Amino acid sequence: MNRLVDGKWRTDYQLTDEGGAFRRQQTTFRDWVAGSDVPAHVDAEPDDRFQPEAGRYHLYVSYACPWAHRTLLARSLLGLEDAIGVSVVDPWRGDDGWQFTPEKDGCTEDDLYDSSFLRELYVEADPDVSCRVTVPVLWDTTEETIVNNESREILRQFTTAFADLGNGADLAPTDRREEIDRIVTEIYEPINNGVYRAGFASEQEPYDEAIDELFGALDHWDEHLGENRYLAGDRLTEADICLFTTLVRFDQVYHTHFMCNVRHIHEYENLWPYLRDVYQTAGVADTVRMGHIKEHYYTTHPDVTPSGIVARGPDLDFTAPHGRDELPGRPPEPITAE
Ligand SMILES: N[C@@H](CCC(=O)N[C@@H](CS)C(=O)NCC(=O)O)C(=O)O
Repeated sequence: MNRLVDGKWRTDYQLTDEGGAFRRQQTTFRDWVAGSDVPAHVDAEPDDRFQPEAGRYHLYVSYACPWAHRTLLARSLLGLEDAIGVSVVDPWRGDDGWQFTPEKDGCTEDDLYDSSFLRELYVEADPDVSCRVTVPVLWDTTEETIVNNESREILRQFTTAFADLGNGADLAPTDRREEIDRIVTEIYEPINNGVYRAGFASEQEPYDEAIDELFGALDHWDEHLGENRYLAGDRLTEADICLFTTLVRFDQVYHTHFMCNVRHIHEYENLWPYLRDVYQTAGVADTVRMGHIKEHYYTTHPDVTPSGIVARGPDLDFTAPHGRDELPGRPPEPITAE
């Protein structure tokens, strides 16, 4: 695998540890925009250098990536499209890491620097940086640096520091923040990261462990969603965003490519209608590019799918009626007021 070491590109990094378990790297840029509500588990303070101003920040994403998808969803649900620009990388990631290929459908150039590879921005931000080059990236055009490249933290900055620049939707109500933080943490290891732990395991044992935890957690939340329209309280929140981006990729990618094949999401009594419910929330569907998602996973991990063949199915209708309006809860307000 590849990464930057002291600002230089290297391609010999080991993805799993000696026991065959996938190890995810800590992200490197962890600043917080002024006015952000930093969650209790994060050791950081909002930084006055970074003021929340419309037109100042830029988001680098891949439509394929579930972590980047969190930030795209928040930007869309909060109506921040005019305030925060977006550049989209090629869904295929080769030896040079994420690249810009604007000629490809749904991709853009690097709107700020016209670079060829995302890693150029990392080196621009810190010429000696040692880290993986990941999406999402929140870039500040004033300081010309990366503010943060950890999706959960960018998400919270959007829902708190940037909330006034958008449509006023509240995706992290103050009285629910503790619960939201607890749920986001709770679903991370077994579900969001769990599919990767299953897919990238190179030994049977860590794979089995990941699968047990993953389907145990899915069963648990399926039950919860039988009584509740959303994960935390009666509103769609950050917690739903974090679950949604894994669920929407599950049947078409994780089930086959990552061998998460105990059940499909569309076989679950509540997770499947819930997935359709969130998908049908105004502002969500446009952020889901299944073509990019499938191309990325099946063609980018030769250790997992060596042929690079993109599996065809299953054919799912995310727009079919979900019947969840009866449950306590409402979609975010200003957006659905049309
Ligand atoms: N903890 C990070 C993870 C981001 C991440 O791993 N993104 C993947 C794409 S799904 C990536 O860019 N991988 C490139 C690499 O690791 O070299 C976050 O949540 O933002």
